[in-house]
Amino acid sequence: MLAGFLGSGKTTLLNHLLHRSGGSRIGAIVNDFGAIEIDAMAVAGALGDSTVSLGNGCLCCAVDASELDSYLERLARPDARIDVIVIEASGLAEPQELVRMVLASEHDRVVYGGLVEVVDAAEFDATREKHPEIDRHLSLADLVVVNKLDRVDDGERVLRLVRSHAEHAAVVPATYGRIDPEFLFDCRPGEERVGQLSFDDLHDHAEGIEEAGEAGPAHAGHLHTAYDSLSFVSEVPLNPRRLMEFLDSRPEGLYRVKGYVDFGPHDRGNRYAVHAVGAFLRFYPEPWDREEPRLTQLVLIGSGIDSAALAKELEACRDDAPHADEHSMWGVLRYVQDSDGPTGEEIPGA
Ligand SMILES: Nc1nc2c(ncn2[C@@H]2O[C@H](COP(=O)(O)OP(=O)(O)OP(=O)(O)O)[C@@H](O)[C@H]2O)c(=O)[nH]1
Repeated sequence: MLAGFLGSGKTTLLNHLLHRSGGSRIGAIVNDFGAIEIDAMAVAGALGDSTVSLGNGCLCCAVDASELDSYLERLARPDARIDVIVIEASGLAEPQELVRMVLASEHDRVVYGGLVEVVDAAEFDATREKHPEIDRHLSLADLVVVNKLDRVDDGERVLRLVRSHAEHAAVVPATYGRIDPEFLFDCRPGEERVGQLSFDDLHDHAEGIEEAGEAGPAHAGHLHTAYDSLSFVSEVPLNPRRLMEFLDSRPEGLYRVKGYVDFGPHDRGNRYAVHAVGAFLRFYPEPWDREEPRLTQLVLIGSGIDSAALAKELEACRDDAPHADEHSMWGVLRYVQDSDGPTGEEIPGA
């Protein structure tokens, strides 16, 4: 189980594992919070038919575990020749619920392999402040990957802090999720840990039901209940200047933006993957596939956001002018990173 807060680097790590898995065959189940399956799109290219996408909503609140179980069963069939299945949870999922679902699997070829939590070292303090329950997620983990160490000066402090909350786990430092895949295969939880987890899980679950009362679902205390997501799709290209104005002035609660942008005549050869995580913003130009429909597809996730107003602002970025104006891409290109590492900038004041 691969978990971690919004934008911490789960998909990046999964892609790294898929490319560096050596002789092991890895299957992936990707759970997106938003209605457009951006994460699955980012992974699917690498995997083909051993990727499964469970979109739109947190897997931890699936009414019954049978959908997950049927995918697990499919990927675990001997003819799929898969050794390890990685389930990438949405950035707002409750890991203990997911683990419970895997433990409940009725297929004897499915054995729970452990919980990997990815931490964004640059956002760690701010995320803990907003969501103290993150500490509990760390205490459940079998392996914690402290990612994005290139973005902090005090990596040692963050590592120490993580270690103090993740007493059962191996804690590994990383940039761009580049960990030795062997860690993944070595982080199996002991019997005792699994037992302990099941107990905690039942306890939490009971609490959730009480809080929600009869009318509500049993996930009242879950992280994702405080978040909204907005999906935006446009066949009309976006104007790069207007999009940059939108991103430069994005509200503080809008923590995560991800997806692909079509800038039309401003760059006909590439689509632009875009990622915002807190104040972090990057664009990644990728050549369009010839067959691919030219679409902009974005998912915005935040707490206390006015989705209707944001949708309107994005609508206003649409631009069907046939020609690009000079230097129109400059604002975007400031946030393009070179192939080896980050060169983009933080948005001042964001
Ligand atoms: N500087 C830096 N950026 C990173 C690192 N790892 C990932 N990123 C970037 O962080 C952004 C988010 O990474 P993802 O892998 O999509 O994060 P995620 O956890 O899958 O995101 P959600 O599924 O939305 O929760 C992307 O722009 C990544 O390129 C890192 O070590 N350093």
